[in-house]
Amino acid sequence: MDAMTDKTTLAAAPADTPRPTREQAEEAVRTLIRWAGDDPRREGLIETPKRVVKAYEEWFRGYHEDPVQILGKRFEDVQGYDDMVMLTHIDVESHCEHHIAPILGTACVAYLPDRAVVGISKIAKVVEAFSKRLQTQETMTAQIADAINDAMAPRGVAVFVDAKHQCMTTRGVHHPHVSTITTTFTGEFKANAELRERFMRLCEQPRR
Ligand SMILES: Nc1nc2c(ncn2[C@@H]2O[C@H](COP(=O)(O)OP(=O)(O)OP(=O)(O)O)[C@@H](O)[C@H]2O)c(=O)[nH]1
Ligand SMILES: [Zn+2]
Repeated sequence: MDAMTDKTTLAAAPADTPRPTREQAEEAVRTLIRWAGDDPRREGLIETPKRVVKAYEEWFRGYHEDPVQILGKRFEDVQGYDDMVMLTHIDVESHCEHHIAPILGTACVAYLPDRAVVGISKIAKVVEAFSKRLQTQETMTAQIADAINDAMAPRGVAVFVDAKHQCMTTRGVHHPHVSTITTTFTGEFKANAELRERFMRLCEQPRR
């Protein structure tokens, strides 16, 4: 495994501890139900551990997705196109690593190609590969930029994430309207304020 793959695939589970079995994971859910004050044997909750484990497979599938592979296929036949390629309003559904509470929002991602481009869906898939993990918003934002930068060597990458953290809206400080905005800029986006401002203006475009 090379350094890039190691950094972005985040095979975070310790190699010396085997992955728990599905039955162990379901038992952990039964424990949490008991901790919450209910009876995991009652009819409505009997299948809940199975459902929760299945939901975890979906919410955390990013640990099994490799951004390097996602960005592996390039297209060079684009008439020398070298301006910004930007995707706005990419849905972000993640979970905070502190409370395992949902982080819901959107991302805008742009890059300045150096000859080659990638299929635009791959950018959305890279956002998913990192959002479907236990995250902080800052880490996720930086990882998306790093992956595109390292895999494609573009002239610059810009990532903007605007999200609500349910650990802040439904518990704790209970501020239901607070949004968190994070940005990462590399290359020409970092060096050129005008380019950054153009990116930020396009981020603010209303959703169609
Ligand atoms: N920087 C950052 N903090 C986050 C993110 N998601 C959640 N948090 C914060 O992580 C912090 C964890 O704080 P702790 O004091 O350890 O935990 P806590 O007692 O549950 O904190 P409260 O949420 O303030 O009740 C809280 O301030 C959360 O708001 C994130 O993506 N980035
Ligand atoms: Zn949290």
